[in-house]
Amino acid sequence: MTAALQAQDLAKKYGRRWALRDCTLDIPAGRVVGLVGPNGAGKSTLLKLASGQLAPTSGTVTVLGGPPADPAQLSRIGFVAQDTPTYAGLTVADHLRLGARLNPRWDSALARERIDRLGLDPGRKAGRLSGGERAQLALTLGLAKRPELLILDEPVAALDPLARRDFLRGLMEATAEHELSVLLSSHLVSDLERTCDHLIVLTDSRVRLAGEVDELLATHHRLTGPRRDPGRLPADQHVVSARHTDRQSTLIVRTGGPILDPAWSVGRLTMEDLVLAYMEQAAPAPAPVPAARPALAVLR
Ligand SMILES: Nc1ncnc2c1ncn2[C@@H]1O[C@H](COP(=O)(O)OP(=O)(O)OP(=O)(O)O)[C@@H](O)[C@H]1O
Repeated sequence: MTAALQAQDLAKKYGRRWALRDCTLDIPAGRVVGLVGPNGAGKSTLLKLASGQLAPTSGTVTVLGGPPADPAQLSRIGFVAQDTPTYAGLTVADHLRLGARLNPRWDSALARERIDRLGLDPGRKAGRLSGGERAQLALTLGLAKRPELLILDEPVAALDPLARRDFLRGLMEATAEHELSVLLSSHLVSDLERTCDHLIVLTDSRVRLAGEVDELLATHHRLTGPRRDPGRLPADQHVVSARHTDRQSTLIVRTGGPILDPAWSVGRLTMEDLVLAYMEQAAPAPAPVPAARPALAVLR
């Protein structure tokens, strides 16, 4: 099966600053991929490279087996930009007509059916819609284009929890109904937790973690036990993060094998735990604790 997205040493520089570097990814088709990372991590840059809106500084990216900027590819890729932009002066119906005019694979029935189901008045101007309704209109335009890959850049960031849930539910239904790969960025791990089966964590312009969610959750563990030097763990246990008190260590480790040491109590991670562990790993180390107060030291 053709991959939805493949990147090899992909990098983008703005002036002297790298927005993305060393990005190597292989995402199978048919997945809902969550791209998560803090502000300025490089998420939009990656999504723009994947949708052919930016050219790489170095490295390569292919989407659905070809270069994303290729005109033949563009009709296969849908892009819903940050702030889900629409034309304020055009009505909902105008947007659908425009979509039909601009997109060779436009699915009018799908667009009309979604607008009906959402209860959006076709005669209403987009500028008069609520943020949630506008986001749903933008999603409808993205879906009716009948892309094979739909890319959404923080589409729910401005929405309240109910509107977010409705938007993501609509996206999930559409993914189940049509053969669609989705690449979705968000700050909100809780949204991705409900939506995604593949995860990419991007911080400080680099990919820190990428893979199938089930596999990532099965191979990461929280170990809690008597204080221990993480450097003395078995070689196949890669320490992602470590916290220590005087007596106790709490480690997040990645390993394909079982944890056999009976001194550890082994806990499962949520997607949020996993994302935070990798984000924390990339964050600057906290200021050292003064030597006079070792009992309060929390080492990372
Ligand atoms: N057009 C541009 N010119 C110069 N620098 C840019 C440009 N676009 C982005 N950057 C810089 O590149 C880095 C990555 O930005 P990017 O927008 O990809 O991050 P992001 O993860 O999407 O952030 P956010 O969550 O805030 O939207 C940032 O340091 C940003 O300031």
